[in-house]
Amino acid sequence: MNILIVSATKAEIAPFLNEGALDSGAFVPGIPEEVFLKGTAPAQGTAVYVLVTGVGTPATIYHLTKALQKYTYDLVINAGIAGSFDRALPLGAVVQVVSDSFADLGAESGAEDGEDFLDIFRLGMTGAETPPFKNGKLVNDFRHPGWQEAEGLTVNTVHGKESSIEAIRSRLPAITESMEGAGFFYVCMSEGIKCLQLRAISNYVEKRNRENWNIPLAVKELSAALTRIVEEYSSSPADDAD
Ligand SMILES: O=C(O)c1cccc(C(=O)CC[C@H]2O[C@@H](n3cnc4c(=O)[nH]cnc43)[C@H](O)[C@@H]2O)c1
Repeated sequence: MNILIVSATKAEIAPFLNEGALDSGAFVPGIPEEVFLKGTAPAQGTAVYVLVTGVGTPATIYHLTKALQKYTYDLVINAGIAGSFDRALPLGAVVQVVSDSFADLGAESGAEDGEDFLDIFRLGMTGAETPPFKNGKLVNDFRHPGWQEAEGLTVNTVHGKESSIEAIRSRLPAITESMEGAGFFYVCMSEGIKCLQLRAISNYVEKRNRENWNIPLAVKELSAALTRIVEEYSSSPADDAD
């Protein structure tokens, strides 16, 4: 089977990329160098490729769509670090995000009552049940057994102000915040491709203070999770991995 791992930055999955199992330097012609596609020697029929897209939904959607136009994958995994709204989730914890949304796609109504955000569904710009949306969310039907499940949300601007954090929390009940997840799901779900979004918690969503972040721990745990998943698929026959 072919697995594609999609990450915004190389740094987020550096330990995984540096593992001996990966065959470094396999750039695929036609893919710009900053979009790094790397293949393993197939282990018992499983080949792993990595696509580094750049941060944010536009870069993720553009480069993932291009890769899917050229190649076929059986499973696509979005691997990245994320913020958590839930302090019960320890830094370094790895979760599978099972639903996501474009949290800041919409309009302000000007109301001062906390209800001043109108999403694209309330604006009538698209339907809450228009595929790939379900009830206004991007819900992943595929779950990988053994990984804690969490709802996510995706932003263009990372929350760092108490008032905006309170507002988003009252509007959406998400646990994780990323800058790519919904874009990733939008592409995979539109194409009917089996996908997973794995996020390791690097920080809590709070008033911005980079000193409280633990990126090295999140990066280490994320890579360990990727290694485990790849090993699982490599050691089980393709039909059992579905
Ligand atoms: O500075 C570093 O060493 C470093 C190493 C790895 C990754 C980074 C990033 O800045 C990654 C950006 C990436 O992280 C996601 N992220 C992480 N926390 C949050 C958050 O609280 N809210 C939204 N996104 C978050 C995001 O998906 C970015 O693409 C730096």
